[in-house]
Amino acid sequence: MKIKTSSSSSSSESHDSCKIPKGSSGWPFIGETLHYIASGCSSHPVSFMEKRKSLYGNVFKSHLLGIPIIVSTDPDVNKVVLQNNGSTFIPYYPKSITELLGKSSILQMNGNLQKKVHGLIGGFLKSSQLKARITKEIEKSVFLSMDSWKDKELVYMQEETKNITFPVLVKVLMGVDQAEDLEFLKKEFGEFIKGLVCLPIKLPGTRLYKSLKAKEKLLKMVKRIVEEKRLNLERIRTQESDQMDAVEVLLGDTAESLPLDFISGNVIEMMIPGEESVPMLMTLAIKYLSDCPLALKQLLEENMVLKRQKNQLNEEDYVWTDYMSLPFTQNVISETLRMANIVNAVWRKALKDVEIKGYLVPKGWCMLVSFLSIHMDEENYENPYQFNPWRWQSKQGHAAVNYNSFTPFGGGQRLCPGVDFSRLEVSIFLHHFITSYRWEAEEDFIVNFPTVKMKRKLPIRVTPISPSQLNKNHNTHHNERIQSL
Ligand code: HEM
Repeated sequence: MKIKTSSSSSSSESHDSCKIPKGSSGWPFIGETLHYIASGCSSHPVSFMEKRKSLYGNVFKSHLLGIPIIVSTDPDVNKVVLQNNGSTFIPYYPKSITELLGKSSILQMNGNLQKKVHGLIGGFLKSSQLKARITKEIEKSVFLSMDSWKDKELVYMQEETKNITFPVLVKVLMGVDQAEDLEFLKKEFGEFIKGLVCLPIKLPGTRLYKSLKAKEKLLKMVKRIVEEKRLNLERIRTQESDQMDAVEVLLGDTAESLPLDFISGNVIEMMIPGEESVPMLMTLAIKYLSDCPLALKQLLEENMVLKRQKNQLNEEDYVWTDYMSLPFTQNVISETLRMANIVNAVWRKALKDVEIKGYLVPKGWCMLVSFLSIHMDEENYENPYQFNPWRWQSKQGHAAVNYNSFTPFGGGQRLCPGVDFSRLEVSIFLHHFITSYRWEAEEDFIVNFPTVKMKRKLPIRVTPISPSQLNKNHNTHHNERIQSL
């Protein structure tokens, strides 16, 4: 699809034959913000979008968080916005977030530097060397967490999954594995991210102030780590790439040396997309599986085949490709990402007047590129509110014909560099969790505002599965399958 751009500011509501999409600007000043928040807090978070889609079409005008905005729930329009990053659209974040991110954070920088850092980090996170090495770290973290459940009456999934992913993330980003350093990073990072959604007031005692102070402490520690690594630059440049962490990848780039502050700040900021997203994906997968016994049964079958193979061959050692080659497991992950994802939209700002699919986006306006409303639209997915991992089995189900209709990791130049890494982490967790435990989930609900969370952190009661039970399960499933043929 083509877009037309013009760098002159559009003062009128029309641009040739193109018009700003229809919609409402709501109340003076607050616009439609309260409706938007109310819908996010409800059990039907796309109701804000659905109501306006039925009145104005898939792309509409609104006024949110104090700014005029164009909301897109159209897969083609979203694709154009995501693919025209840099010269036409740039990321836009609320003020509290821009205060917390450095100006040169990968999340908000643009141009060649963003491409360079994205390329280095993406290449590193996607490399098979990293996946091979990190598989052991992830397994270790999963076992460590599961060991701590023995005496717990209730296991809070949303917390436990963070205990699993955080040590892996800091190991990958900066090679930290000392318990003391890990504790410090966890505590200060927890304080830091609390300020991502808050009032943009920087006075002592305010949330934003406390978060900025936590970032200062984090920066001090990360700078020390980066400095130490820089002293060993020669060794880093000659070391096997499978031993590197993200700091070393950025330091080792020979084309141009990146400043120390830049690397330290970026490593902290990369913890933001990495920290909450994967544990939430694990938690949500457990929530949906708890509510869908048929899917759990098939998932267990698939994972038991792998577990038995490993046991029979006396091959306790799994490799990353073992986990990633389980098709139904990947379908469960895709379906979870479709139904609820911590990143349910991205925000962009137009640098010039842009025409897309007959709609005008005036220079300076923001765009809310909604993913969730596309993932939950029956035009794209049959029975969208049903957790149905089988829909991904058929070619047609895969990305619902139109690849633009499935964008949990974004797209274009800013496509999440952590895609494979996240899927690997979740696959390892699911494999060991479901083949080691039966569980009963207590009642809980997904809350969508300000970010996706479980209202009660998803408490579950776990019972270890004995090896004899596993074989019994296998035989029962096997017999049921034969009967159903
Ligand atoms: C379930 C897990 C994850 C989801 C759903 C997710 C989603 C996303 C999305 C939608 C974007 C695009 C943002 C935009 O276009 O403005 C993004 C960017 C990014 N993600 Fe992820 N992410 C996940 C895990 C991770 C992990 C584990 C890491 C790192 C270890 C990571 C690192 C990044 C970085 C650095 C960017 C910025 C890329 C750029 O702007 O060039 N993500 N992620």
